[in-house]
Amino acid sequence: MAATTTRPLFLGLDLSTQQLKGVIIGQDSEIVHESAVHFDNDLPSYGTKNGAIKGPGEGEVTSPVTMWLDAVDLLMERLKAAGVSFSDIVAISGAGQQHGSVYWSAEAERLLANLDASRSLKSQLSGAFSLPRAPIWQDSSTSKECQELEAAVGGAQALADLTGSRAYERFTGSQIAKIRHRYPKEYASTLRISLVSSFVASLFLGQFAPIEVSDGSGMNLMNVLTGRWDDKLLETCGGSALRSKLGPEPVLGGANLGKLSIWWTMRWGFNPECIVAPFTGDNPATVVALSGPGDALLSLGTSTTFLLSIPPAKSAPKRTTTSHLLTHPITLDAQLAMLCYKNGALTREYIRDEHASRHWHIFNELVLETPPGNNGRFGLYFTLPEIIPPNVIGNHFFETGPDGLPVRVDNLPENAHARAVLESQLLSILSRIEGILPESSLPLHRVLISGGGSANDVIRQLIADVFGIDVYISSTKEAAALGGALLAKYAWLLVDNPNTSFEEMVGGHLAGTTRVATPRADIHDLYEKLVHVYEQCEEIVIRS
Ligand SMILES: Nc1ncnc2c1ncn2[C@@H]1O[C@H](COP(=O)(O)OP(=O)(O)O)[C@@H](O)[C@H]1O
Ligand SMILES: O=C(CO)[C@@H](O)[C@H](O)COP(=O)(O)O
Repeated sequence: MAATTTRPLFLGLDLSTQQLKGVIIGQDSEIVHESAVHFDNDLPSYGTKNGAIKGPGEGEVTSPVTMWLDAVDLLMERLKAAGVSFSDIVAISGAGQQHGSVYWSAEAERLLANLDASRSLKSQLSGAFSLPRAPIWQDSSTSKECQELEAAVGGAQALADLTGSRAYERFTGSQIAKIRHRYPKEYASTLRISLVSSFVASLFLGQFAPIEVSDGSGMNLMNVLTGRWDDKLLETCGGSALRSKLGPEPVLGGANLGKLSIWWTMRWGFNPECIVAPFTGDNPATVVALSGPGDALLSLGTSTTFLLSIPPAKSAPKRTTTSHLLTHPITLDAQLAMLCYKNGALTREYIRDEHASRHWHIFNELVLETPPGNNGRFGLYFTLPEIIPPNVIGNHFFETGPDGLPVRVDNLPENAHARAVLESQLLSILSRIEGILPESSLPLHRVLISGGGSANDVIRQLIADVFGIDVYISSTKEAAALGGALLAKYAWLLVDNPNTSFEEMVGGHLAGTTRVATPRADIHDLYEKLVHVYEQCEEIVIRS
């Protein structure tokens, strides 16, 4: 029997790049509370910039694991101060930034199981990690390991057929291979490797949580069609020890992993019957929260990701040079197609800071004072080595010549950069949508947007104009945490009603979205034409 109270609540967390967010929903899936901890601002002693630390090695990007523990402690304090009734929370789930990995020490199991209610997580778990910093999705230091992984299975396409993606530097398999070779002592002493998602779930369970199947498909270690670890890939990345370090086979979202550890009841007053469901990746959780059939999703968090929920493929798509196929978090009978860009919010912020006096409202004014198409000017900005196209870096400027072809120029006029960064980011996605839409699918009819950038109404209108479809938002921009709360509710319902489907549970919930922008046909036509010029700019950048 699932825990009941007169007013059951469901907690969803999202440990993303820059913040830990918490969303609490009630029985009708209505949001009753939201809180967040911002890593740079709230926990400055860790010295992160935008939630992460670059270096010391070329391309390395990590986050301190104890900072995340501190963030969980602080989020609980904030929820308590806001009057949240912890005893009414009957299920917890959530999401994490994808691909990042946490390395637990041999001490971890004992420490997790014996938490003292008079002390914080951070003060007790500092010794639970064999590596103090977790490599995160912005890391691009594993090109060598990626080549080795692809070679081991017969090439990039063979790896994509098996796992849904060719080898990517940020995917966990190559990250594990790097740790194994560069830090052999630490690797040998690692008892368990968690993803960011299963790391947070482990804190709630008081024991290691299994990896969830959708987040597992961002590792290059799992068969994307069966949802099971692949022995050859495990052996290549982590040797014979990796299977036990990863724990059991990945589990589907909505499973009941067990009750919350007693520490949560003793320290915070949680319901002792509260259950914990698997945490998934932040992008799959966003899909769970927002989209129905025919919807596209654009997450404007730190990364920019474009997602489609698609029917199951019997084999992985052939065009996997830049896109990913992920396992669906709730069922093996559907999958997600995803494009992910590293130069998202932080690159827009860089333009805001360089050319718009560090203010979004000035950035927006600049966009509005320049015409759609930017007078034939293009700016492609890669402050971090990009994922799409792979590993390009730097700023690249173009003007359209009289023959309609782009010509490189040294710079753009000062007022052209704000529009240029938005148009190039969105045209890059537009140029790839057809490639990830399954052949038989209907045209997209709307795009739901989430994440920090989705609050910007100028960005919303540009998305509508470039994609040529209506733009919607949900009741929260924290869609991944909402998805976590819905996954918690689903797991709770399944305990007593094992035949309930997720769609039955959400019912009219997806109707709680609001249209915020409609495309202007003449402007969309212009972008349809410009996409080819954009593609040529991209080609020139890749060649250079
Ligand atoms: N008004 C705005 N216009 C454009 N971008 C914004 C605005 N407000 C916040 N952002 C962007 O949102 C980003 C953070 O988004 P968020 O979804 O919280 O990221 P994450 O989930 O990766 O931690 C910031 O880096 C900032 O660039
Ligand atoms: O690498 C990916 C997806 O493959 C990123 O989307 C991460 O999942 C980070 O998410 P945000 O913090 O930007 O939401």
